[in-house]
Formats: sequence, structure tokens, C-alpha cells
Amino acid sequence: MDLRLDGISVGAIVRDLSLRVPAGRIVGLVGPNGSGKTTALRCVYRALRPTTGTVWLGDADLTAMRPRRSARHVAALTQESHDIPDFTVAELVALGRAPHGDGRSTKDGEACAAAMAEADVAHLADRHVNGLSGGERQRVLLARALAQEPEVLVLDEPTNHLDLRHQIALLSLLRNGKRTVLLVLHDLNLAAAACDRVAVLRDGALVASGTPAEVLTTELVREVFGVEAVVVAHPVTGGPHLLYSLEGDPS
Ligand SMILES: Nc1ncnc2c1ncn2[C@@H]1O[C@H](COP(=O)(O)OP(=O)(O)OP(=O)(O)O)[C@@H](O)[C@H]1O
Repeated sequence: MDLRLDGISVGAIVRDLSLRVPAGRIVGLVGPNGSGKTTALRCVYRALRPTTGTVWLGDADLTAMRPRRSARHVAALTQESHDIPDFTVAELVALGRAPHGDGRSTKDGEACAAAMAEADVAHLADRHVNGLSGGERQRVLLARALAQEPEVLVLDEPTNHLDLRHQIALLSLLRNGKRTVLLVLHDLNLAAAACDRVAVLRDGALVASGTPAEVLTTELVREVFGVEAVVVAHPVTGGPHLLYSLEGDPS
């Protein structure tokens, strides 16, 4: 099902944002710090109600759906994970099954096992979440979201804390899956590699949207991020790849 943000505003933080994520596609939301990316995402995973506008999942109004029902369709990996209870990894991942039932059926067990394998945390099953490293914890929260078996995944800077191998594994998992994905990324090269389309926010408003090659240009990066970037073709994939120098380096 398509996910559609239709004229979303949140005070002056997000302004009249319209964005479509076609079913099974990955759209990356990028933009400078404070441009409203997390706020826009929070409207999709229901942590925030937009002041105006609607979030549609197919032809259903997500903002009007009961939370338990919307959680059967949409799972989120957020930056709001500071107060998770000190469960074991297996217990925390099992919470992802809550929208579907009591979490005790064979199907629930299978979904959790598959999610933990996908997120590479099966070996941590009996560890307590509070004793994990930042990256391990991030992968456990991903496993919880995957255990929800959502059609739509919403992720806020999911590569945060992850080492290179796990960054690539996570984005490959999204690419190779069939889910509809909206994610915030800071790394424009990861966005170029992983996303079908990229949407750029500045001061709460959408300033560009299109394929990575259409959007991630030297001009856009200069105008929106104030950074000089050279855009080259990735030698393997042919997609856009941005090169930067530090200020003061010879040019
Ligand atoms: N609950 C809130 N009350 C007041 N201001 C808020 C609130 N949440 C966010 N803001 C402000 O709205 C602006 C956008 O915040 P948001 O977190 O959406 O940006 P972002 O693009 O995700 O930023 P970053 O890249 O730094 O994570 C910021 O200036 C922030 O301080």
C-alpha cells in the first residue's frame, strides 16, 4: 500500500509537506539539522498529530486509526528509545508482536526468530538490553520493528551507532525486502545507495524530491547544506556519489 503524507503541517516546524512512498519503495528524507525530518516522521508513527493534513495508508486515514490497528501496518525505529525497559532481547523483540495478539503463538515465535536473525541479534537473545552496546541495542530495536511484520517501516537515522558492516546490512535488508520504507538519513551517500527517491527538507518545507541522481547535485548540496560537493558516478553501481573536502584542504 502507498504511504502518503498529504499537506502535513506541525506548527511552523513542518510546513505543508506532501510526500508519497509508493508500495514497496524506499524514500529517504534528508535535510540539515532542525529541518523537521523527525517531526514529519513522528506524524507517521503516531507520536504526534499533525496540526493540519493527513497521513494516508492506501485509502485509510492513518491519523484516525486506532493505535493497535495502525501498529499492525506501520512499525518504527526511532530516536526515542531512551526509556526502554530492561528486558532481555528476546522479551523486547516479542513486544513487537503485541499488535497481533498475546505474543505466545507459534506464529509469534517464528516471526520473532526471523526478525532476530534478520537483524543479527539472535545470539543476544538472553542478554539484558541495558547491557548492550549502542549498535547492538539499535539492532534489537530493529528486530522488534521487524517482528511487527509491518507493511510500512519508518526509520529515523537507523544507521546511527552501527558499524560499517551493519550499516550496509541494514540498508541491504531494506532494499531486498518488500516493505514500504520512509527513512531519515544524514549520510547522503547511503541515501543515494539505498533509496528509490530522496526528499529534501529545509526549514520544514520540501525543497526537492526525485531520484537520487535528480536530487543529489552539487547545486542542491551547496544551497541546502552549505557544503561544496563533487558528484561522481559510483564506479560499481553508477549511482551518484558525493565527495567532500574539509575546509582549508587544497582545492
Ligand atoms: N516538541 C517540540 N517543541 C518545540 N520545538 C520542537 C519540538 N520538537 C522539535 N522542535 C524543533 O523543531 C525543529 C525541527 O526538529 P526536528 O527534530 O524535526 O528536526 P530534524 O530535521 O529531525 O533535526 P536533526 O537532523 O537535528 O535530527 C527544531 O528546531 C526543534 O528544536
